[in-house]
Amino acid sequence: MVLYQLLRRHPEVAGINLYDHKLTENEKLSQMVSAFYTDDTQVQPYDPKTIMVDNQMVFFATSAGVTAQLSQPYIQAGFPVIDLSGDLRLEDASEYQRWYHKPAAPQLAMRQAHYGLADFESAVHQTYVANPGCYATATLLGLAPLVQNDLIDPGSIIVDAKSGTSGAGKNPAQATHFTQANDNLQIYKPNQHQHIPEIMLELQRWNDDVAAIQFMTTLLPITRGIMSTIYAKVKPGVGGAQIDQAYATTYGNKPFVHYIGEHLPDIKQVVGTNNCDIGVVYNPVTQMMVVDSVIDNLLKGAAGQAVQNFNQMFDYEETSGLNLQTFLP
Ligand SMILES: NC(=O)C1=CN([C@@H]2O[C@H](COP(=O)(O)OP(=O)(O)OC[C@H]3O[C@@H](n4cnc5c(N)ncnc54)[C@H](OP(=O)(O)O)[C@@H]3O)[C@@H](O)[C@H]2O)C=CC1
Ligand SMILES: CC(=O)N[C@@H](CCC(=O)OP(=O)(O)O)C(=O)O
Repeated sequence: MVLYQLLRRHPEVAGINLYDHKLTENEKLSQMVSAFYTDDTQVQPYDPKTIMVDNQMVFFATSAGVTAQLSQPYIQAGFPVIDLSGDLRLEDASEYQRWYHKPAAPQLAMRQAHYGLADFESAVHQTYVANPGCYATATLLGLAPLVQNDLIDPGSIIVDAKSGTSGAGKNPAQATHFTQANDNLQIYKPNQHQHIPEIMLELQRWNDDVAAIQFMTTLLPITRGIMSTIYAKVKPGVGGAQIDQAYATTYGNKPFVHYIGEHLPDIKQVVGTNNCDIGVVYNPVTQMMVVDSVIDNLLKGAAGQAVQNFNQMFDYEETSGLNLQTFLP
């Protein structure tokens, strides 16, 4: 829904076709999703041949395990795909099975896909883009200047990441039931979160001294937003000014990542936007860094970053269709 809303207003998008795997014949979007009650678009049954004839590219916003099964015809035909799921973010089929507990895509498909962390890995000239996970996006953007510039002890990274309930998707579950989620905080998937391996792959592309991270996830009683709070020990001789300089230089020219120094951002300031706001505090007593990285999980963490990748893929202005405003108050 969020991706469709963005694409409807995208200046370069002339038309959008919607497909649903459960349909056997066309159905009006207005009858399927009440929020689109004035939208006469016909949702069509899923069919890869029709999709490749009627469109110039396809986005998949499907549950884990789906594109692992459905990706082949597109890859074989060289037809452009942006996949919002985790199915092609990893390089190794056995790693996927270990973390997602589902059958993996063919190994070749996993190797061919481009990991689309859009602010660092441009999707220009790519045909199959694996859009990063929401926690992975907030965490990697928070860590990039430290890891790329070798400023921290690579064995000391601790990530305490928190998400609103929309991250859990549309199907109700016990943890996201109102009476359980409201007025509550719930740690989940300790040391088992499926975003750990994609974070590790990217960190090691930047700096192969990073062997592991401590990563925890907590469900917040809010609808949208992620805060990734990151702790790490700085290397001997590295001070606050050097850290500040690394963030300012890395993000100075990136339209969606805002480094705001010691002013630690809150979640609400990015909800509704494709921004990642990052604040950093250094404690000279403990030589520990605290990084606070916030995103809207449905935008920068999913649909917004997918549109950013789409813009790179087709050589459109990077910010096209993404001039969004924070939801206030
Ligand atoms: N929510 C978030 O914060 C984030 C989401 N993502 C990714 O974004 C995408 C959308 O997320 P979200 O809306 O939360 O996910 P949901 O779980 O709410 O929706 C998943 C969709 O996949 C469809 N689907 C399930 N099985 C199949 C199948 N076999 N063939 C085709 N379609 C299928 C479902 O349709 P039906 O219900 O009719 O079966 C449903 O519409 C996913 O790829 C997710 O991994 C990424 C980062 C963050
Ligand atoms: C709150 C919540 O449950 N968040 C989800 C976010 C992951 C997601 O959306 O899916 P991908 O793995 O495709 O990125 C989770 O922690 O599993």
